[in-house]
Amino acid sequence: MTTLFERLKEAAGQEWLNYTDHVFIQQMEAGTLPPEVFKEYLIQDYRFLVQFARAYALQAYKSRTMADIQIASKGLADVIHETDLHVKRLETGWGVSRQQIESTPEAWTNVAYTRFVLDAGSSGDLLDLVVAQAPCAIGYAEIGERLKPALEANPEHPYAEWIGEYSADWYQQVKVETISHIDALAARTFTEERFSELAEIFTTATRMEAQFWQTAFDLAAANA
Ligand SMILES: Cc1ncc(CO)c(N)n1
Repeated sequence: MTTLFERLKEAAGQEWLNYTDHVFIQQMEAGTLPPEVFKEYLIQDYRFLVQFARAYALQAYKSRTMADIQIASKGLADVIHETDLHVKRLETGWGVSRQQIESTPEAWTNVAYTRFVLDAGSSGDLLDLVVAQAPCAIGYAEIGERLKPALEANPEHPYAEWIGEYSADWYQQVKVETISHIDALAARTFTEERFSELAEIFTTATRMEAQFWQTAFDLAAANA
C-alpha cells in the first residue's frame, strides 16, 4: 500500500530532489565541501534543533494518547542527542563553545523554516505538525543512506562522522517510525480533502530544507 508519505513526496516532485541532492550534499559526498561551510551549517543547525525540539514538545501537547506522547518524547530525546553531537564537533573542530553558538544570530531562513513548522502545528492538528516535520527526519535518513557507500569506500572520509550519524541504524529507524506515525495519524483524521493542504505544508518545509543548505554557503561567503 502507498504510504501517505510517498504521496506527499511525489507531490513535492523536484523540490524533494532540490533538497536531498543539493550541491551541499554532492560536495559532502565527494569530500570537497569547504569546512567553513560545514561550520556555518552546524551552528545554524544547532539553532534549528532548539526549535525542532520545541516542535516535538508541541507534538506531545497536541497528542491525545500516551502512545503519541511517547513518540513525541522519543523524537525530543533524539534531537537533544543530535545537538550534543553538534556541540562536540564544533568544540573539537573549531573551538566554538555552546555559548558562542547560542549567541550567533539565527539566519532568517532558519527562522522562517522553524517558525513555519511550529505554526503548522499550532494552527493545525497533530497530523499537520508531523507532516511539517517529516521532510527533516525522513530527508536526512535518505541522505545518510545515499552517502553511506562514500563512507564505506573511505573510512577516513572528512565527513565520516556526519554520514555515520545519519546512516546509522538508529537514524534509519527514525525514518521508518515517522512514516508509520504519519499513517497511523492519517488512519484517524485524514480525508482526501485534506491532501492538498498537507502537500503544501510538506512541500514548503522541503523547499526550506533545500534553502538551509544554501544558507550555509551564503553565511560562509559573507564571513570570508
Ligand atoms: C535543517 C535540518 N533538517 C533536518 C535535520 C535532521 O534532524 C537537521 N538536523 N537539520
